[in-house]
Amino acid sequence: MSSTAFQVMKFGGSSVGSPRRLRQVVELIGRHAKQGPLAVVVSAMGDTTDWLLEAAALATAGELDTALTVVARIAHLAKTNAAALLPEQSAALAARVDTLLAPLQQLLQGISLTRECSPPSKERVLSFGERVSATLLAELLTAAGTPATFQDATKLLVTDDRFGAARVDVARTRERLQAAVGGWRASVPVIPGFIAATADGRVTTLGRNGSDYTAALVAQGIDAKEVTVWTDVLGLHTADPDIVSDAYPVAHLTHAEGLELAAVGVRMLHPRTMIPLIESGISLRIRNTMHPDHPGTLIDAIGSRDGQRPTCIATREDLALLGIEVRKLADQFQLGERVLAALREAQVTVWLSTQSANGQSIAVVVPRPDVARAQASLERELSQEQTRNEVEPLAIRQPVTLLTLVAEAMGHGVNVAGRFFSALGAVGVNVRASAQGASSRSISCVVDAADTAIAVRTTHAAFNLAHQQVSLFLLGRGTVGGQVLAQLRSQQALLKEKHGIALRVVGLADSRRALFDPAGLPLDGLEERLARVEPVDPEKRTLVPLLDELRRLPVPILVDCTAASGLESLYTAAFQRGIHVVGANKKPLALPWNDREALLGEARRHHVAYHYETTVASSLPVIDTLANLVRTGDTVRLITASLSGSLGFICNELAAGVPLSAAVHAARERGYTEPDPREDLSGTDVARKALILARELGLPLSLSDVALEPFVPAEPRPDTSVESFLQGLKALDAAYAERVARCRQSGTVLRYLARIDPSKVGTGTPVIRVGPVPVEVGHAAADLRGSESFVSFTTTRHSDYPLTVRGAGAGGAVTASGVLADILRISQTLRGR
Ligand SMILES: NC(=O)C1=CN([C@@H]2O[C@H](COP(=O)(O)OP(=O)(O)OC[C@H]3O[C@@H](n4cnc5c(N)ncnc54)[C@H](O)[C@@H]3O)[C@@H](O)[C@H]2O)C=CC1
Ligand SMILES: N[C@@H](CC=O)C(=O)O
Repeated sequence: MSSTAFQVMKFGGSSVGSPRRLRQVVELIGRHAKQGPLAVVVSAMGDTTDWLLEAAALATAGELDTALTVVARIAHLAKTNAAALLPEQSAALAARVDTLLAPLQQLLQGISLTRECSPPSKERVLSFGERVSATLLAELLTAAGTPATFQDATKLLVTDDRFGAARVDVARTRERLQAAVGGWRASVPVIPGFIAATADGRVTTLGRNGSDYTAALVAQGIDAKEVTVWTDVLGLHTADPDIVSDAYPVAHLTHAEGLELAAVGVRMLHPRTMIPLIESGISLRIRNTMHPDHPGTLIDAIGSRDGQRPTCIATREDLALLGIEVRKLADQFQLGERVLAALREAQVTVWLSTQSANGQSIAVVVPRPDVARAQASLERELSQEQTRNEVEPLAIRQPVTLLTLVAEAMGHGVNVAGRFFSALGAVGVNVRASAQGASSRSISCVVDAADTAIAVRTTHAAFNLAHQQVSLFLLGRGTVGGQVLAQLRSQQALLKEKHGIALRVVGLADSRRALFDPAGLPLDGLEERLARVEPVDPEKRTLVPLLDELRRLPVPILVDCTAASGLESLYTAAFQRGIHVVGANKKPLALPWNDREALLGEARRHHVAYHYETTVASSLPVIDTLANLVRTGDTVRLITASLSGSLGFICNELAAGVPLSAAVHAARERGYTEPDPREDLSGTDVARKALILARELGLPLSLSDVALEPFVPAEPRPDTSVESFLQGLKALDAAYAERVARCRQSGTVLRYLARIDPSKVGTGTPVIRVGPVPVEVGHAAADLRGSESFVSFTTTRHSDYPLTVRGAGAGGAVTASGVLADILRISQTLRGR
């Protein structure tokens, strides 16, 4: 192609709809016109076409005055836009607009008199929008130093006279364009899009995406090298960005991919536009007027050479799925041919048809507004068979969505269909029908309309994202939950970049409020946002409907950072929905043995994970270590442990001379205690932890089996508030100071320890004991610092030197890191699968 071949640039209504955008367009055209010959196609400004339709309808209803106010609105927009760019010529521009619109007013008067708007009249009404915008743009360009001339599209593009659905006479259009193009090099031609005319000059329009089609026809007619469609997005995206926040612009596509995408519903492209370009080998670019330096999307004969090229996901919505099945032998029936012929005859568009292998049944997807017509035509066609009871009643499912994946040579990849359907299946989307074209370029399926967003997001993630998405519903925003959010904020980007895991918080709840957004909640200010939610009575609320939403998201995980009782029923509901659970909450694991077994059994039955590493000694790897000992066949003979970070800290503070009440206060301040510190002081929290460990050994014990001596007699009581209990602690300060002094004198340190001795099973002696113990120097617990915990496993293999785990055993930050580790464990396991 010659180096002086034309470029064709098309600007849509939004690009010329405001002074700011119009100015950008004028600058952009001026810059490109300097680089080589350029032809411009322009749509009507903003919503002008809709307003013209409104004016026509009003005139037809005899409401001429109101119709003329609509014309005045159109005139005002055009005048304001033009005057903003060329204020010194505003009067002349306004007069120009009035002159251009005067015939429209006459036309509307005529329509109003006859109360009839014939198709040719309607086409004429509609043509005024583009006429005005093209005329003004040519004048603005010229005034800005880029000589430009309005070119009348009705003299260039020739169509037949099917008003409303005119077909272009490509050969005659080309003849006229070839004759005209010679004069276009000195002055940029500005051509109204969307409009054309019959050979004898009656105005016609080109329908939806008409201006893009004009640009393609002009490009073909003048042998242009490229068409650029300027719009307000950065190019054609991998999916609708309104649905998929991770969707991104595709750099390069083949013509065939573009055509396929146009055919399956991508609004930016239309098959009519693609065909002239494909026939003439002209490339198409989609670019953003507001980011003129961004390359956008290029669609040409070559396409991307990248083997890892993205896959585009397109949807066509508001459809119905019709299913027809015969009870006769298929070869006597020719069901498919007859159904498709009947629908063609009834002028019903069939977006997808798929027949069973034996031809016994066919499913077709048609626009929902056409269902009644389709049904009538099929019933007519099959009436005799219906009378003979040879056909099942027509099955109609609506509304449905056609979801299509498009990528060049997709069929050459292994397991594309498998990945497609298993991604949908994993989030519970039911595929109602499917088809893979012979082109191997696309695969389509039909899903219920309600499943559209989840289906698009899921397939987009399965095919386009290098990272795995994980959807978190976090319960609790206190010491631990708050730190989980903080750590997500700081780690999210790194986890995605370095480890390919995108952790998204889709839900956050506290005891009285909940927020949920399947698209993900922005983490900044999330707690404040939750605090603004209207609180509800905890007794009356249920989070189960949110689990129904969660289950439909990639890798759904319920994260329990509460100390609430009774959440086992929510866990069960989660497991039943295929949702994994990560819990820092010990209470569901301290239920009576049979209930705990039932809970874990439910998780196993539904093949989901339940991780709770932080329930014992925060993020220390205690449960995992124990599980590995058991799994590998070792026998645990004894577990001794200091399991309470808060009691460990309090003992250290007491030893340093701090009064008990102040030590408890400090432990609470540092986030070591339970929400109700009496749970720690009474030893109940340690008893729960010891029970969790004993049960990991398979011991069917319950909390009542634990021999418990409290650190402070302090059972939580509903009639005493935490605050008044803490106040009352002062009365114990002296006694505890004395107790610690006695220990010091005897060379011991006070600790609160747990001991699990499986050899005691069946002996009548408690297997689990928890209580305060003065330990001698040299004991593993003697030199614990701050909130440190330790757990020591004496086993058959670790008999001389027990396997010991030691480190910080409480605190929001360490616990949150353990919660995150459990979450990552789930996502990594699933990834490797
Ligand atoms: N703080 C620590 O060092 C450690 C705490 N844990 C466990 O983590 C859990 C949370 O502890 P903290 O964060 O310290 O407690 P916290 O009192 O600071 O926070 C609890 C949060 O749970 C919310 N909540 C209560 N009931 C709820 C419900 N039914 N649904 C949704 N949210 C509810 C509360 O509104 C609050 O936001 C407890 O089970 C605790 O045993 C585990 C290891 C260490
Ligand atoms: N309150 C606990 C922390 C959570 O398990 C402790 O003090 O160890």
